[in-house]
Amino acid sequence: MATTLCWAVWAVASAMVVASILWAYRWSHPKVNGRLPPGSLGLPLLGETMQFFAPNPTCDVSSFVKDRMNRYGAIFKTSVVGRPMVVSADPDLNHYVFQQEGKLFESWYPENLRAVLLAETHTACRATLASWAGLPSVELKDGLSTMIFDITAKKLIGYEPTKSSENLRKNFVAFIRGLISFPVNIPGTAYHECMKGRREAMKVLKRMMRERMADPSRQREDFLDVMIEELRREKPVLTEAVALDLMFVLLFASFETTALALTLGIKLLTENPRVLEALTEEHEAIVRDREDPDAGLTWAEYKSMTFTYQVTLEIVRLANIVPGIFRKALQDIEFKGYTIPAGWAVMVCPPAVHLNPEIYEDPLAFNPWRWQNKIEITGGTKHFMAFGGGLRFCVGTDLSKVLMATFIHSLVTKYRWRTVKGGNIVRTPGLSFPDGFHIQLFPKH
Ligand code: HEM
Repeated sequence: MATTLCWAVWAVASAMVVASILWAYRWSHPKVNGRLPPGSLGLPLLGETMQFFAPNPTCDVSSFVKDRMNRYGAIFKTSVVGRPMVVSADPDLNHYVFQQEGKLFESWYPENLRAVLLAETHTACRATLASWAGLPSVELKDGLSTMIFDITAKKLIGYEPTKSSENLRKNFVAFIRGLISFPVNIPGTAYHECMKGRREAMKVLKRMMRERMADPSRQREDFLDVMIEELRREKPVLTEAVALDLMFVLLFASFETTALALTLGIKLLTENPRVLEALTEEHEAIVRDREDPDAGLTWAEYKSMTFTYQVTLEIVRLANIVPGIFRKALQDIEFKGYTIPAGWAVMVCPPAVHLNPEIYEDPLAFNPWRWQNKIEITGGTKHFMAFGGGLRFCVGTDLSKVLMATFIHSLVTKYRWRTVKGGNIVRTPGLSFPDGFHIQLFPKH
């Protein structure tokens, strides 16, 4: 009896070992109708996730991407958070990926941006800076994140800055932190917090939408009202669920991105006094030429900020706020002799483009003058994809440029500042400031 039991245990154990070996083999040698790009899929399931998230305390391309580019070239395979993936630092493949998709969103703000948003943004920046002046220290990243969330949440859903808007913002922050994580939904994991953040934020949005739907006398005041008008039509182009998703995407995509870029920008200005001097000169000239120095910014003034525009391009080039742009291959794709199998993820890798010394001389230098006399960028190009490219090009590009320019205008014309502490960056691979960036502001006059 004991011998039979031993045999049975041995047989089950052997079967499990064989199955595991087979599974591991299949993992590292997936079936494909063609030739996969070179690279390693790493350990079963875990893949190369640990290496992908390894912290990088610089603005440079992560060693995850750099090492593999050196070893395999600009197109390589890997596996991250349980998904096989092709990473592309190849301009042609990036371009191809961006061209191959359907349109999802349309720009929603242009007229508004000119007439109202510029003035509102300027007022918000001035008020925020005034509230910071006199404080011994302000943590810039969080301060900017709150300010920008309050501006965009007001435009989108009429949200007034209160304690509860802070909670809503935190739900979005939790959502963003868990965007690239193992889909393990147990308390404590980034994925769990991400899902919870989304659920809670959606609850608020849904409640607001229902309340407004039930009030036919409500006038159009913000973007949510525009959506509701559409939903009330006989044949609406979207459903309630799509409208809610769109509100959610717009809210989450708007504030952390710009806040992070601006924080890095102020740090770069602090470290590069020559740039700060040229920037200050541009903005002081604008104020000098005004009849009333305290008047609000005009659109003509904004459009005259040539050097500021170059500074913002240089900030977003170095910030690489979106370190990977993800897509899923819907069918087998042949490219440059490689096959990207259907169902695999493709990660377009903007830092590898923005920090390529063949495209940008001395790529880690903060040198806004490199953009002098270049034609205005209105979409992604093979060499500049901080805001993506193709049909899904960031709809918030202009808004984020307005936000950066108005904040910089209010900052450099009215204040000087000194670093109190922090300012170190870590990329995992998303940019973060682990100890914040604390500054103290001093009014200039
Ligand atoms: C420095 C600031 C910003 C950066 C670096 C940035 C970057 C990007 C990138 C790279 C994409 C393309 C993602 C993809 O192709 O998968 C994108 C898409 C998007 N961005 Fe931004 N963004 C910024 C600010 C904003 C702002 C202020 C808004 C708010 C209106 C916004 C809203 C969106 C939306 C809704 C999409 C999705 C577009 C689509 O899928 O069609 N972004 N952004």
